[in-house]
Amino acid sequence: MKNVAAALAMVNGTVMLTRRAPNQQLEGYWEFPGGKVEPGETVQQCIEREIKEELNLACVADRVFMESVYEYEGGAINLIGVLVTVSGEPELLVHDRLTWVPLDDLLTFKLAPADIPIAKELLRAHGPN
Ligand SMILES: Nc1nc2c([nH]c(=O)n2[C@@H]2O[C@H](COP(=O)(O)OP(=O)(O)OP(=O)(O)O)[C@@H](O)[C@H]2O)c(=O)[nH]1
Repeated sequence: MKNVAAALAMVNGTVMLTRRAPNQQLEGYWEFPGGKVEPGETVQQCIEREIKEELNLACVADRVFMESVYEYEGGAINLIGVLVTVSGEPELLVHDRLTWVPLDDLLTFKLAPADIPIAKELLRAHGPN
């Protein structure tokens, strides 16, 4: 199974989401940015590298928040949501949009299916209600 690290960056009750561009798998779906964990790399190293590569943001990884296994047609992924702090001005080097979403609105976005359990748990753990 493929391990994929995803950044959970939260600021003032909002969380960063990016949209997968045309030509990518899951085009048009919103996700927590990140990518596959490479051999020899920790999940934290992976997410810091991916956030630099995809958004040119400095990123400091904190702890794993939650993992979500999902069976796509092309195979299963284990999506590992990592709490992070980012700094800088994002540049869209891979995605076609980026937004900071109030947690209350998170489930109204067309999220990649593997992300939905993590979004729900974020809402439960950090939401106002
Ligand atoms: N980055 C990221 N990928 C996700 C999320 N949710 C989800 O199902 N995925 C899936 O996880 C897989 C790996 O993501 P990716 O394509 O960004 O990773 P990558 O750049 O390392 O791999 P690649 O170069 O083979 O495409 C993709 O099939 C993607 O659709 C998510 O929240 N973030």
